[in-house]
Amino acid sequence: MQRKVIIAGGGTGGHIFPAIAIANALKTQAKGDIDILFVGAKGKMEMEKVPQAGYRIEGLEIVGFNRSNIFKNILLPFKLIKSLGHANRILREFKPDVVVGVGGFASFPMLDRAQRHGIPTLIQEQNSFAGKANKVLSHRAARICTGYDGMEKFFPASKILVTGNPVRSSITQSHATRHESLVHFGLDANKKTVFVVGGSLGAKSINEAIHALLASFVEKDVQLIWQTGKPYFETAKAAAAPFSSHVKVLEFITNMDQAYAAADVVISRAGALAIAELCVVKKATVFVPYPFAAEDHQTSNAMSLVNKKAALLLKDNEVGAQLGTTLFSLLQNKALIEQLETNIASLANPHADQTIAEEVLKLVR
Ligand SMILES: CC(=O)N[C@H]1[C@@H](OP(=O)(O)OP(=O)(O)OC[C@H]2O[C@@H](n3ccc(=O)[nH]c3=O)[C@H](O)[C@@H]2O)O[C@H](CO)[C@@H](O)[C@@H]1O
Repeated sequence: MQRKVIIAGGGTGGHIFPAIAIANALKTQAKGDIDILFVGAKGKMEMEKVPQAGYRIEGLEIVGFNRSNIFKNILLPFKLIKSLGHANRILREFKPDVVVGVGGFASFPMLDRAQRHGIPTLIQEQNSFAGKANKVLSHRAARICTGYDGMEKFFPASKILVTGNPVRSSITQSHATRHESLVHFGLDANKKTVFVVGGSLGAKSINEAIHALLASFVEKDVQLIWQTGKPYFETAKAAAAPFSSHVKVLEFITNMDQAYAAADVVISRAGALAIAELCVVKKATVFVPYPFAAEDHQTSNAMSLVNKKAALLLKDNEVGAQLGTTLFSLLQNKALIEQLETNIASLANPHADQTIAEEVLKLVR
């Protein structure tokens, strides 16, 4: 009998790409005999990225709580009620055996309704600090697969399985070489290269710090692959034009495996998936956690590596003044790069997608 699974959530790449990794692993394990429906939030990134990965998606009309402008939350209760109704309709029509929540807007209404209808739910929590919605949902969830250990602080201990975060197979099974990837980006295969990535949406403070350092990259003969996110892309492109021999600017990178393969050193936000991927690809990294993520969870994510000497960290408010020194001295320090590479590699969980898929299939009655 064909199994039916809903995967709900999204909002940013850090929720969408683990969801796609789980879906792909489910398809492999069920040998194609599975029907998967994604549920996301209308207007968010998943409505584009999920169909690109070959899956169907339904969009709920749901928005997140706006922390910066409290008055923008007036419509929130109405949208929540509407999305709960929509979630009920999806359950009635699709009749899933299991509902998986990956966090982000659509996850809460979909899992809440599934739990009320007695449908088993599995939560995949990416961060080392649990969000409020997942804490509420955890009491009635059947299983909680976590990216980090120590999550008993937030969830019922008996339901937790520490799996690590599921990384897309295009990264875990990549054959991209450094040489071929540098050529792909139009760069010189003999020069040191830095990859800067500000998470799926880009990072303002990192972009501004890099912008100020552009001439230094040429001076030091170091190449740069600069992922800017949408808002900063045009500014960055114009600023980098005089340095185009050394600097490549991209708004969003689809083949992340090539960007990782090209890099000697990475500068990155500390989103949970960026971290999981950097462990798999074994890169010496300077993390700049986004300080306004809920409960400052990016700092907590990054510190779990820094404490194991597996990465360096710069605070967001230090990045403008210190990024240049930290980066260019790291590039000169071969021993430190090797130590960071060895230590970060030991934290990789390249089979998390398969382990989570097994857990999902166990819940099918
Ligand atoms: C601001 C904020 O609250 N961000 C959260 C969001 O981040 P965000 O979505 O930015 O973070 P992650 O770093 O976890 O994931 C980014 C994902 O997008 C992919 N990618 C990124 C850039 C690009 O050009 N191309 C590309 O494919 C990466 O390979 C990765 O798979 O979700 C994460 C997982 O819950 C959280 O840890 C982050 O704190």
